[in-house]
Amino acid sequence: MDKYEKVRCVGRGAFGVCWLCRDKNDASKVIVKLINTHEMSEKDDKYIQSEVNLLKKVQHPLIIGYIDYFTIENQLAIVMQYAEGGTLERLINEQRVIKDNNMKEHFPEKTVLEYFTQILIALDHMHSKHIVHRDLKPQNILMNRRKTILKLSDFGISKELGTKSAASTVIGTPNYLSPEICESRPYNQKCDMWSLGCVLFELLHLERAFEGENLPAIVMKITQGKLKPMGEHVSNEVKSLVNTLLKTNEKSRPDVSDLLVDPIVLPYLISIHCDLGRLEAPTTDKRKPSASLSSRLRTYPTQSTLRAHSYSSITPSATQHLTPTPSSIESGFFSAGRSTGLNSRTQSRIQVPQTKYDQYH
Ligand SMILES: Nc1ncnc2c1ncn2[C@@H]1O[C@H](COP(=O)(O)OP(=O)(O)OP(=O)(O)O)[C@@H](O)[C@H]1O
Repeated sequence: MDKYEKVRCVGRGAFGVCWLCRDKNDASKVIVKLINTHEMSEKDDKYIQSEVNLLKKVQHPLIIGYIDYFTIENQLAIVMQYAEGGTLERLINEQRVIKDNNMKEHFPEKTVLEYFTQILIALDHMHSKHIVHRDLKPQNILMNRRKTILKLSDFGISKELGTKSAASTVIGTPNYLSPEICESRPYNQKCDMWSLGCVLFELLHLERAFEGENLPAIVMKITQGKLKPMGEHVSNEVKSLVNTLLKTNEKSRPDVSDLLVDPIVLPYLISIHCDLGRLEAPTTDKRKPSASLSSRLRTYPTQSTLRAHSYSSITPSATQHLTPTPSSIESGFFSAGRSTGLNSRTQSRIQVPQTKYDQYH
């Protein structure tokens, strides 16, 4: 811990305490998650080790980066990127308060779709590495200070699928669990698509898709696919996106590659891609955005600037110019969409949101 100076405790989870720390070398802020290993079983120990190994492999601008880990006085310290904006759960709660006071309504659909697309891109990266998150929920989605960039976090219960297409351990937080996990059936990446559907529903409605008095009641609703009715403010296209993600039969659910070329998602994807250029995964020890990346990591309206965007159409030829390139595929940005390509119907419908972009922090 010599390298880091504790600033304040930012939260506690099932396994440990998260401290905001300052790196004594360069004064950069990091999160140090301290996990007590004193009474930890061998099984738990292995579990944490696998978490660390997973984090090592995941390097992406939309995923909380792992920096270092070490042990200190019966504690395992995991050093990771700091997300100043807190969790998506907090943002939703704040918006809900605003709504309840009748001061402001739901997030604009465009904002929701922009957030949704960022999560999709991060999942694409994970799924392309055969990693399933399994615990995707607003508490595990962190944000930059301006609430413009989302970063998936907490791979604590994620598991690398390796060559197997499904795993069979039942874990996760009930409200976002997929039916196959609830029913202890084998599952694969499609369980993240279900959770993504739950997150999308919650962003649209500021309430959870599946709720109940107790665990069995929640599980019953999930396995029966008893989704709350969607609001009038949600467009039919987005309603059908939610419905397709929340198909109880996982085989009927789309995977990331299907959605990355969906006409609803594509404009946002292109907008992100245009702005970022080629995504760069951090390659140095310091898992914070590089100067060039941070100057380019700009995106989306924030909660405080929620407003309608103006849209401009771009021509199919311009779109062709923006289709995934080998370099963008390599970067993981379009990896799931590589085999699908764009069709003329999709191209003719593409519109790119014109947004004011902010810097990363
Ligand atoms: N990288 C981070 N940047 C900023 N805040 C963080 C970061 N990681 C965690 N936090 C904060 O610390 C809290 C605890 O995080 P932690 O990952 O330990 O547990 P959790 O995800 O809330 O729960 P569980 O351990 O059950 O999965 C989070 O809710 C979040 O507010």
